[in-house]
Amino acid sequence: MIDVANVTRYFGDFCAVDDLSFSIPKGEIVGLLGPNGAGKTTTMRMITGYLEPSRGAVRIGDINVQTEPEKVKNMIGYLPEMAPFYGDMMVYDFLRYAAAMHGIDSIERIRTVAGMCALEDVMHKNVENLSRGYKQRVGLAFALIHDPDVLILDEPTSGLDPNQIIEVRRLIKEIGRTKTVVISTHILPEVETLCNRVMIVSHGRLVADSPTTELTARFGSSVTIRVQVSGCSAAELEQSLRSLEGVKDAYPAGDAEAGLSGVLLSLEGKEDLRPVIARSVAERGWQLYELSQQKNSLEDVFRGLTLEGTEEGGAA
Ligand SMILES: Nc1ncnc2c1ncn2[C@@H]1O[C@H](COP(=O)(O)OP(=O)(O)OP(=O)(O)O)[C@@H](O)[C@H]1O
Repeated sequence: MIDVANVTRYFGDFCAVDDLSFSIPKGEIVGLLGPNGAGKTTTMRMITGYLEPSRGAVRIGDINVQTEPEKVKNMIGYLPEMAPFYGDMMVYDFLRYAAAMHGIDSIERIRTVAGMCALEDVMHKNVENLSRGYKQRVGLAFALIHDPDVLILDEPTSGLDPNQIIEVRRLIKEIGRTKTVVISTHILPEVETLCNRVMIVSHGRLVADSPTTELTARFGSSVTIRVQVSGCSAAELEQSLRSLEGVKDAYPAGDAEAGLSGVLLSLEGKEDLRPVIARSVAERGWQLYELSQQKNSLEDVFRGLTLEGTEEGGAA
């Protein structure tokens, strides 16, 4: 349904989106994740035809977004991060105007969309007087009014209170049953609850693209154990623990300042290996300073994949 092929976008000399390629079939809800400035909004604007790629092409179905933008506008509903509102219009008038923009002259359609977005109680209020949550629902109604096949939602729950977030997520999930939806967000639990698939962008590049369940199964629920000892080198420690049954991989994690050798072990299963590790260390006559177990969250995966090259990641 959405086909992004080798799309690159420069602003002056700065490359905001760098050779991005992906396809999204009909009926998927995809979470586009990434830190501030990763290129999510730029990507979404190119998908919707509001911004031209410097290179590459975007297709929605059979339509090339760049060469036939008018056709595409009827197929896409777009909720921008900062939705522009005609503040002194009543919600009802605003939706009528939105419908007219797509050549729709049906009160019934306005009623249906108002019902979907739970706007019935505010139809005669001015948009500018609405709460942020209601404004967001008006934005969604605007995006949905022409019953598009594809919905592009840029941070749809940002700035909402917890109750409003639950409501808007419920609505998106409902919509996602029949449409292709791309959501950009910083909120990882949102992706876990809403999306079938996660794409992570960092510095304009795609660094992960996988079904949400796979990503959480592969990383989200994985267990790591951190071990710090004295009395041996980091290499000796790594070698001895790597060979234990149930250990998948080992990474150096010493504390040079404290004079300790350390490793971070990822495990194959969920069996708690701490007693085995403690025995192994003691048998060799090393002194154990730390033996701690932690579950990785999707948040850790996200940080690991996106911090590289930033100040916080220390690799700049
Ligand atoms: N019109 C523009 N002119 C110059 N630079 C731009 C323009 N639009 C975006 N950028 C730059 O491109 C990069 C990507 O911006 P973009 O808004 O796509 O990021 P984002 O992932 O959506 O970030 P956020 O999560 O903060 O919304 C940023 O460094 C931004 O400053």
